[in-house]
Amino acid sequence: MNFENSLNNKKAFYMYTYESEGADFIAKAYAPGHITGFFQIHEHNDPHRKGSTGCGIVLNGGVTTEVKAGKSVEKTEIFLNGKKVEGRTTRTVVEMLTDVPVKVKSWAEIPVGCGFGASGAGALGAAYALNRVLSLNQTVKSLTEYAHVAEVVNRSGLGDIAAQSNGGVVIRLHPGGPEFGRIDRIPAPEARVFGIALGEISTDSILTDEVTAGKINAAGKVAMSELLKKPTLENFMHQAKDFASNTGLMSSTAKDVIEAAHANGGLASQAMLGDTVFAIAPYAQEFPLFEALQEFGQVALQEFGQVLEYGISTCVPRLLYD
Ligand SMILES: Nc1ncnc2c1ncn2[C@@H]1O[C@H](COP(=O)(O)OP(=O)(O)OP(=O)(O)O)[C@@H](O)[C@H]1O
Ligand SMILES: CC(C)(CO)[C@@H](O)C(=O)[O-]
Repeated sequence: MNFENSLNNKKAFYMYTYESEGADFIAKAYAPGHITGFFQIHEHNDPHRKGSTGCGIVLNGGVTTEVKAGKSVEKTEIFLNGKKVEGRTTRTVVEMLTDVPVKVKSWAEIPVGCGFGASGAGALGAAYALNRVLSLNQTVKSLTEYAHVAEVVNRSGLGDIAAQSNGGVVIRLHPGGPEFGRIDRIPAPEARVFGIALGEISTDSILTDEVTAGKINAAGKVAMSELLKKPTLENFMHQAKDFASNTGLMSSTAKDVIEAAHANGGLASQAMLGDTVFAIAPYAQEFPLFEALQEFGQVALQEFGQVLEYGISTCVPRLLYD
């Protein structure tokens, strides 16, 4: 067999597997995590206008999401960190964008259900990857709007998408998706953002509890007005801490961790909505703060190690190499 014949045979072989197993199309996208420090709930019948105002930090850790479509995919399935999940928010994104069955797989480098905006990051990643795989011809603004609507209707978040789609330390001035929402940013220096995830809080259950929602709105309003008088990273942390105490959402362990962080030169508060403490410190105080947080290592969720460490990210969601 000469070289040309052998090449033709190979082509025939590849064609055969392509035809018989079906062609699958895959795309992957990444979206950052986000910690809300304080917020106010803005109800609206129109999910495009519903959302939150408030302030939070976009992280350099997030969620990678792969979408696969093709002959081998017969029904829509969603996986998170290797396990099949209901994934309501991601599923809503898929259902709004297509009837084609897809396999969505997300891998989170942030804890889930702990106030790091994992559901929002997954929804954004799914929207970007789905658009690429199925050539849906949507723009970034439109994909972001879909992710926002999916979060809001499933009550897995209100303002995470607005922050995650912009990057930085985001002040959400007007609620809603990109169509109606308005943001600004705190001009913040580079800083490590430490976290201790102590436990999960279901965002859905807090948002549907009227008494808690009332406390959130009262405390969120004060925090925003105080932040805008002095929009610095340090003042954000102070306002977040007052907000967390005034809403009564803080667990006693979280309180202890926050006090220890403050005693060691840091500024700390609770990540909304999770039983999670996040903390920052001036550069020279970062190590003492880290050591103080490590003391609480045993009570932290172990999945990601004891003290989580991220940076503030100004990056926005993006498609990864095909
Ligand atoms: N990337 C993802 N893909 C699919 N399902 C996800 C993803 N991230 C979170 N979920 C699901 O969302 C639920 C947790 O949502 P919840 O809104 O309470 O937490 P979160 O989004 O991680 O953090 P936050 O408190 O900041 O909203 C869980 O049921 C989890 O399985
Ligand atoms: C509701 C929320 C605290 C959940 O993470 C967040 O989406 C926000 O700040 O709107």
